[in-house]
Amino acid sequence: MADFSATLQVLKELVPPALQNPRVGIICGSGLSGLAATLRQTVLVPYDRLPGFVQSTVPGHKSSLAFGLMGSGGGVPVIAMLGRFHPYEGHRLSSVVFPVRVMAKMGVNDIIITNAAGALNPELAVGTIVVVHDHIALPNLTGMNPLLGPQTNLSLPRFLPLSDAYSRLLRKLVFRAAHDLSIKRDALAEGTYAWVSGPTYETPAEGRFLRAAGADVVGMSTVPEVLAAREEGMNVLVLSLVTNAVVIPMDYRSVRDEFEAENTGMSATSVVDEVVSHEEVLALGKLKGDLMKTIVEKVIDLIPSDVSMSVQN
Ligand SMILES: O=P(O)(O)O[C@@H]1C[C@H](O)[C@@H](CO)O1
Ligand code: HPA
Repeated sequence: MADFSATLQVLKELVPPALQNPRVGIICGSGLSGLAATLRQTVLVPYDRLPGFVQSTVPGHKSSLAFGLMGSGGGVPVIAMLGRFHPYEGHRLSSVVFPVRVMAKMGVNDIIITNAAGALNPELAVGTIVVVHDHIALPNLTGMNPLLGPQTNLSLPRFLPLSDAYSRLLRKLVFRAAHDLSIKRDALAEGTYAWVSGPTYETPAEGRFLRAAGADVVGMSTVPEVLAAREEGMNVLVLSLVTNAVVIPMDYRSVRDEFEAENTGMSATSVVDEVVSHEEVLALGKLKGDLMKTIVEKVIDLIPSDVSMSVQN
């Protein structure tokens, strides 16, 4: 069983008392650590100072916790992970979710999890922010579930329902925030996130398969954090930034046809296979990071403090 006391003790020593009881937790996705720029009275704690924390090895992910105040007025105390851990980096699932459990132990009730994701739904333009309302997690269904194993806390449920995993109230607040900020309607959408282990991007057939299963976006993170947060009793909001379209040509582009047309002297349209890259993902994060930041800040402003103190959905 993980020992949180050493981690909490270090945080007690490094974080000023006014920031030691964060109300909201944030996890910054690929290229989205700029969220921390909106914090006031920021205190950064590098992961290598914290027992139980591993290191983020992915470009676009820093390795620090940020404590600070966010939002208008006096501000809401928040804790933000600038850089997350992914199973594909070689981290155990228990390490991936360790920071979420630390957040819970510090008193966080509401967690906002962001990620970069590829669009499976052709109606989702690159740059759209998807308010996630459900997920499909093939790794969970086949034995890669962070809640597998002995119960870490007997006061938490053994069999966790997930039909209400994504807080209705927090999701609705995103649309209120966008309305109040006059953000144009098609900047936001709702959808289902498919979790894959990565680090490979999807083949066209895998993309078609996930789309046929009902997923709108696909990514390599988030779901383990959602499960741990729900097990800890937190309200969960997930925002996916669409950084690329998953390449899923619905029509098979025959190379035999192409070859035969070329061979008989007929003109053939040679198709160049499209590929996605992490550089593309990070570039989009840079481009749309401000929109994500603005929405998150406004949502935090709108979370009623009395609601945040008690579990709702
Ligand atoms: O940490 P997130 O889910 O935001 O990062 C996505 C998934 C992979 O880590 C990476 C692939 O480009 O971006
Ligand atoms: N697939 C999986 N994960 C991702 C993608 C993608 O296309 N884009 C960003 N993260």
